[in-house]
Amino acid sequence: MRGNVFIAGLGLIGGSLAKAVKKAHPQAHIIGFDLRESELGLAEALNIIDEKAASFESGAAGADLIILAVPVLQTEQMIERLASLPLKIGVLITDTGSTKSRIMKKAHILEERGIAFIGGHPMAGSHKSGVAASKELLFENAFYLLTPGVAAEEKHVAILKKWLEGTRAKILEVTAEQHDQMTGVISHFPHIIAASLVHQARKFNHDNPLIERLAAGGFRDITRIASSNPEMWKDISLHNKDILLTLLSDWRDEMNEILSILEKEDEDGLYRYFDDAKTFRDSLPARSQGAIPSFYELYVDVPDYPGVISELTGYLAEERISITNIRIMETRDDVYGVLVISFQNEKDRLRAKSCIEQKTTYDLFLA
Ligand SMILES: NC(=O)c1ccc[n+]([C@@H]2O[C@H](COP(=O)([O-])OP(=O)(O)OC[C@H]3O[C@@H](n4cnc5c(N)ncnc54)[C@H](O)[C@@H]3O)[C@@H](O)[C@H]2O)c1
Ligand SMILES: O=C(O)C(=O)C[C@]1(C(=O)O)C=C[C@@H](O)C=C1
Repeated sequence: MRGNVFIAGLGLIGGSLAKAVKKAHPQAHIIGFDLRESELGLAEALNIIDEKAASFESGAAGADLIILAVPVLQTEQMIERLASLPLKIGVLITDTGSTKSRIMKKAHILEERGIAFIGGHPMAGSHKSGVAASKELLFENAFYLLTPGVAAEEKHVAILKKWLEGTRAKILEVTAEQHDQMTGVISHFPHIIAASLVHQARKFNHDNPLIERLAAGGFRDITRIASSNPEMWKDISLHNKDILLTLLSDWRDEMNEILSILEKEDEDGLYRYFDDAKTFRDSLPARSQGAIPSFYELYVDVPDYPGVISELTGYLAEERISITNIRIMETRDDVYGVLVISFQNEKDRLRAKSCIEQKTTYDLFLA
């Protein structure tokens, strides 16, 4: 496809979309805009965009496709600004916000002018923000939810899907209400719980600083998302307030239920509580991106001696296997350390496993 694609907000999501759009449509001209000059400059220096817009207005003026990739309260304001601007005839506008009901309501002001707005939400991401963390394949195999507005016809949805082909995401259409209900449960509410677990540990840490060192393994896994951008989560929580309030109240009931089972030392009840959760969790599709992010991780039980990491990465480099991340799990301070190496895809992970198996006697686990 050819045309001007204007991306407002060049962070993790805007940057990743810019890369995906360019990959599938090299003829497209990508114009970027961000409040932060640092992000804009970096996006230009890394060739993620073809041109910096001097202002939001000038970037929007000649665009065939406008992608709003800013926190959701800012998205509402941008929609208002767009509604008062002279835009190109036939322009298509979409967003990437994690909530949809309020954004779709706000988009009525565009629809009154006959402008097609299609809400969008790529259901993959990270706790990292900023254009430096953006990735062309961030959305590969993830669900990408669309909520077409009343002025968006089938042909508009088809055009947007074509523009988004490079994301390699699975695109689905839902209503804004369905969207907010589902993402409330599987994305927004878990972020509140993750933050609350961190607050709880922080309070205990005050009296018992050893907590900080012991908070590894499971605690780190379940609280990873508490490291996400607070500005973004403030906005999401406000936008999805009603659904989150209901979920919080349900959660209180859930906690009271487990409290009573534990008080009674009800062994069967406790077993069932964990087993039912495990059964449902285990039945969720594995290795697809989305609400539960998949990391192609390999766990290597390495002895603690100097140079062990460079030894392993050296073997992988010889086989030209790229790694995306490497970390040491700090659960066991003494005898062994478990090294966690992440890969871009399953193929690389399996190649790495067989490479390390051939060259060492270390125990390996696929998570
Ligand atoms: N991070 C995720 O995991 C994720 C996943 C899917 C969707 N989203 C949604 O995508 C949107 C962007 O999130 P992100 O993770 O890329 O955030 P980010 O913080 O990485 O990037 C947002 C960018 O928007 C810019 N910005 C903010 N207000 C602006 C304004 N008024 N004008 C111009 N630029 C402005 C910021 O400077 C920043 O560079 C949010 O609505 C978020 O809810 C996030
Ligand atoms: O993987 C993460 O860090 C995320 O929080 C990604 C996540 C999610 O909750 O699944 C966060 C918000 C987005 O709207 C979509 C994806």
